[in-house]
Amino acid sequence: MSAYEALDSGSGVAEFLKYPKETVAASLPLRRDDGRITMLKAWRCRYSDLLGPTKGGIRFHQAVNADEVQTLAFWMTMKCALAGLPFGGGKGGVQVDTSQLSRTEKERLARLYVSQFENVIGPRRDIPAPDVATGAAEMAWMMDEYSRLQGRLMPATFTGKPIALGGLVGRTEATGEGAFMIFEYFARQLNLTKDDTLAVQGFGNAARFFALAATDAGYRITAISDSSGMISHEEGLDIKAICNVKDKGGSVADTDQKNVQKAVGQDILKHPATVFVPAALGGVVNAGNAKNIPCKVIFEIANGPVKPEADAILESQDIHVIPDILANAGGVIASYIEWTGNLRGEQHDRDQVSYILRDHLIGAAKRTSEMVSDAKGDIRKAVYMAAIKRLSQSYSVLYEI
Ligand SMILES: NC(=O)C1=CN([C@@H]2O[C@H](COP(=O)(O)OP(=O)(O)OC[C@H]3O[C@@H](n4cnc5c(N)ncnc54)[C@H](O)[C@@H]3O)[C@@H](O)[C@H]2O)C=CC1
Ligand SMILES: O=C(O)CCC(=O)C(=O)O
Repeated sequence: MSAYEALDSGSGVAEFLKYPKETVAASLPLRRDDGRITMLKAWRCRYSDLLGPTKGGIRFHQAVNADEVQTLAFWMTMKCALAGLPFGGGKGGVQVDTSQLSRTEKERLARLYVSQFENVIGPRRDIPAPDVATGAAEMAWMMDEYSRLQGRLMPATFTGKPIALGGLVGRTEATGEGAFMIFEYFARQLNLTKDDTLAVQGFGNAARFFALAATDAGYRITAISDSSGMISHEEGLDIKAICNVKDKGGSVADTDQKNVQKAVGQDILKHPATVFVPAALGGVVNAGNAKNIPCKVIFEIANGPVKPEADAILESQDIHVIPDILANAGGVIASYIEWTGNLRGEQHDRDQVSYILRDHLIGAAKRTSEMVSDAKGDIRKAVYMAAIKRLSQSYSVLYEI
């Protein structure tokens, strides 16, 4: 079921959400450390502000393009609606391979992005956050640049900032830890037990905190991959040791755990685990490989890891898919807490953050469960139906006469 088919609920909101509200493209002249200029393509899309200011991360990746940014912004629209947040959906991107940039070049790029898109973003208009290859440092530089351009401190314009600059305790962990809250909710319904194993693709911000939460709760992660390769161990990988390796700039394959098997990254799709957790990039499960994935559940932490044409193949094999806009909503929920705190000049402690995070996530999961029978058991369709229900309410007040 495509998102648009799910959208076609008979309400005018389907037509309204057919195209993004605005997508701004720019070319950024990045000055390199040796004085040369490299031109980089960049975008910011505000897909819909029906429910509030647009919200969504900024991705730095060599393959990002306008279509991908718009699709990601559409998913943010659905995610914020599903999570019950007063936000619309947006997303940004720069086509760049950050492994080729120094720290000072990354800082110049972050500031350049803000100077280019100054009129698009703003605390009541469009509020960016981290995504692939951006994190607290990029948000700090961006917030500082925006504040400089506006002539006053503007912390509520970006979320995912360092705590010392108005960031939220627990935002860094929120996507992964929130994902585990959703995982536990569905584990009960799908009869998963601690004997079931997990394979995690990617070991960045989102994957790391999911893996730590899952292993703390007693699950075994038997395979992990990153952009350099895959490791596996049938008794379970030592996640804390892998975190230490990554913190020193290594890749998962550099772990020194004994009897670990190494393979190329793509092999994670063939690893025999009960649950496959894509937590890196989109489109990794496609019509070509969907029938060979040896799992019972796909738990989508990445945005869009399963291509639409693969959904039907997975369904025909009784593989359950827990969809991205629910599984990874913890990040934007924490961003909402950070944003409200910045607007009001208030701080939240870790317990308050966990409480609000769980409350919104479980609320979204329950709204999904309420739709599952109308969606004939299709959880992806159910999350879209729950999101569209909320969008339709605002749409009908504003536009239906
Ligand atoms: N950071 C956040 O708050 C949120 C992130 N997400 C999504 O989660 C996914 C991961 O995001 P982050 O963890 O923030 O990014 P990140 O940049 O921290 O980590 C990305 C990870 O993916 C790995 N990777 C890249 N190419 C790979 C490949 N071909 N095979 C295996 N691993 C590969 C990298 O080595 C790295 O470990 C993305 O799809 C993002 O949109 C979704 C919601 C919120
Ligand atoms: O925290 C945010 O505002 C958005 C995070 C994000 O980009 C996502 O959920 O995909």
